[in-house]
Amino acid sequence: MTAIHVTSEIGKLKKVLLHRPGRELLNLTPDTLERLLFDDIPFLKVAQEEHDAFAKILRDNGVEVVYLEDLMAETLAANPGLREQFLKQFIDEAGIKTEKYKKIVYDFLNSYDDNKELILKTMEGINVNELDSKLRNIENSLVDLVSDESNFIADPMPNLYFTRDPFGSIGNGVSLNRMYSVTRNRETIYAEYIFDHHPEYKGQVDKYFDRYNPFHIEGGDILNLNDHVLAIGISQRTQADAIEMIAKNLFSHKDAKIDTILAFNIPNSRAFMHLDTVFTQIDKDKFTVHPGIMGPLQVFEITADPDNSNEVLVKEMNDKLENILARYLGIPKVELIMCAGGDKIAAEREQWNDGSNTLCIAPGVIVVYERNDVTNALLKEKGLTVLEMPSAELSRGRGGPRCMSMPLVREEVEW
Ligand SMILES: NC(=O)NCCC[C@H](N)C(=O)O
Repeated sequence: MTAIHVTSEIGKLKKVLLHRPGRELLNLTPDTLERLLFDDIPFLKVAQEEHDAFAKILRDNGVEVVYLEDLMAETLAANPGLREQFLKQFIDEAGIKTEKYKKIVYDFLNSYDDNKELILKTMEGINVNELDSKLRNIENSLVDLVSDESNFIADPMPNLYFTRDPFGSIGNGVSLNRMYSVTRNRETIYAEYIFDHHPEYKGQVDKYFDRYNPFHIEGGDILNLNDHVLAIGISQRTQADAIEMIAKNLFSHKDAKIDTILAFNIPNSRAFMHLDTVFTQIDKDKFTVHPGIMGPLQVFEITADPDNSNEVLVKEMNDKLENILARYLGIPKVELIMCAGGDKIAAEREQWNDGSNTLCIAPGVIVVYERNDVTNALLKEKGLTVLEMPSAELSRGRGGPRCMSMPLVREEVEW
């Protein structure tokens, strides 16, 4: 079996990457919410219970669940020399500038013997008070003290439980993303180390995009329609330039099968931050859609330029969304199911709480937030198997079941 294998949004899910929300959520404060991309402070205990219920639904349905923190701890355990390199990179990317503070933080982190505890600490963030005893003997550094907006010498990474975004599985490879925001860009360091050094992934995973590229792209915008067509959102989080760049990389890669990208230009807003907040596939011929994107949506086809491998051909599709999808999926007809049936207020409310953000674990079988009862009732009426998970606290981070999961292996779909 290949380490990564994802050629659709709906093939039976065999293996998925999650992150159980941890103490990083305790380090959210009203003043940091906006910068750290949260709308409220979740109650950690309940968020963890909800997340465990999500993992249980997946396991009960035959999915192997692996956790980011475990893969990263295994990566360090398998490569004893890597701890130093990782810690130095983590410290640099946390924005710690002076040699003096770098050394203090390095020693503080390196004092964790247990690799998993160390990784969880890097995720949680480091408050300057935790270093107090070590700081007592040195002068404070003006540079680090004035450049810090909070008491954190390393900010927490509260968005880590949205494992969908730092990288995206595509066929047997990944897009290792450069993220839109400073706070989320730090998250991709874990995927970088896992793909480069974890015994199961090292040398097994092609990279079609790299976190050091100049343009930003996030996994919530990347949808595998089939083994040769991707849909990618042009959104608040993903730039058109990044899509052209990944298109050229995919089209010229000897092992990648992708020959067409459909770029979906969606409105740039907080509510619609990624394509998967407004549009997910739930069966071979069915998608959930937020009605709010239907008017402004533009779809572009991107293919290789046969005359120039440094360029791509871009064509706007002037057709109804359902016709475009049916054509590229090679099926007679596609049904779009509107969030909350299209009722304006209910659709806006439920989309805000990720009513369109479903995780499909087999054709016609989806995991959803139970709070979106109008949309869920409609999906059941349409014949879908709807597996509901609790969501009072997790939803405060503005992401749903698709955002909280990164498929590593799916079975092929018989079209
Ligand atoms: N794919 C997704 O839509 N992920 C949700 C990300 C939510 C997170 N608070 C963010 O703003 O990035």
